[in-house]
Amino acid sequence: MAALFNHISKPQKYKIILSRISRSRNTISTTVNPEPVRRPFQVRNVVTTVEAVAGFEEMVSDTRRKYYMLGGKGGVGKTSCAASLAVKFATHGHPCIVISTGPAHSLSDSFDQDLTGGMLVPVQGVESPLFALEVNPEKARDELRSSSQKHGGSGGMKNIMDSLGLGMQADQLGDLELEELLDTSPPDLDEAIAISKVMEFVESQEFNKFSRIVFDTAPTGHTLRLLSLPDFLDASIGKMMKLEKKIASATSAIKSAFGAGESEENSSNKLEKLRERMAKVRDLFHDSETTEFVIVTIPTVMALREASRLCASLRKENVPVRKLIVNQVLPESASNCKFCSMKRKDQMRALDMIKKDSELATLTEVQSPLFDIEIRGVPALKFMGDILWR
Ligand SMILES: Nc1ncnc2c1ncn2[C@@H]1O[C@H](COP(=O)(O)OP(=O)(O)OP(=O)(O)O)[C@@H](O)[C@H]1O
Repeated sequence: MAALFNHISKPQKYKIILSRISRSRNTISTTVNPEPVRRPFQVRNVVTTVEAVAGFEEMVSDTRRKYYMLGGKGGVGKTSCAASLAVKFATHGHPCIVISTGPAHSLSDSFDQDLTGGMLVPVQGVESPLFALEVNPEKARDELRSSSQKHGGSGGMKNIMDSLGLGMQADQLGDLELEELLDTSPPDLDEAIAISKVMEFVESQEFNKFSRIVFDTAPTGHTLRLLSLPDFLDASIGKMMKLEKKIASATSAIKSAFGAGESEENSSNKLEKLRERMAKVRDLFHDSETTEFVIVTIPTVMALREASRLCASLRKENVPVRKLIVNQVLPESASNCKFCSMKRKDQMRALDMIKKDSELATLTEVQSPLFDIEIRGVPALKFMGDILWR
């Protein structure tokens, strides 16, 4: 893309946005937590090009369902970018779900509404349906623990297996094997829960109407685990099928002695079905027709290096990645603020890295300015989205 600052000296290409978006026009009707009184959303001195760079028209044009995953280093603005994209999709007529899959969520803070609870919650202040979901691994973990204690160590694990569609195997396999299987990668439980949610969206009729699903993913490491999880689960299911076969033949021998029990074939079919579902999720993550991973970064050497590593890992995993958002870029300032000009020079040096980096240079670079106000609430997200997603 033609970088924002390549064009900064052409005044006719810019608009200086001195905008005041009044709350009366962009009402937020739900604020659950009491909070300090805020002045109306206001943005001053934001310089931006009018050129379309993110390819939003293409992103919005297809009526088939699309998945967008936004990820990168902690704190660079993933949630703000994901939330602003979801708002923009919704305002362009796409019923949309924005899902946070990280261990710590900031969707509620970003939308300035209570979206917690681990369920789909409607976002207020957007014309078309926009729902948010903060996948709640903490809660699931607590449920697992208390249920596990109640059931002498087995019930909670069964619940989790149920949520993954594996519950029917729990009785046959026994607790030990199930615990062992999931214990092979304990932190992946969070991602497993997120995956089970993806499966719900992929398969359920109920969610058919949602044509855009935006993931606000966890910082880099977690995200990569999420993407490789279908493979891990697929391998686990493979192990389970072997175990299941062994156990089923033993139990069916016992059960047939008593004249009861599910046939081995039927049970294996269920596992095979589950394996197919996992393959579906894996294919989805890798399908460039339906899914795109968007890397978010800021113009610092450290963040860009991490973005480059993330890009390399995604490519290695064959996950489609085409765009790089460089967030919080300082606009050229007309003032003689020394700090601002030094900081901007530093950012420009970091941005030079992109062209020289073999991974990042292949991506479409989209810049988002550093706003002089915190991006919080639907009006602010709409504003950011109109600048970023063009
Ligand atoms: N372009 C921007 N201009 C001004 N403030 C911004 C910009 N982008 C993000 N912010 C602010 O930076 C803070 C962090 O943003 P955000 O929560 O989106 O980051 P994140 O990468 O999702 O963080 P985490 O890794 O903790 O989830 C928020 O206060 C947000 O309002």
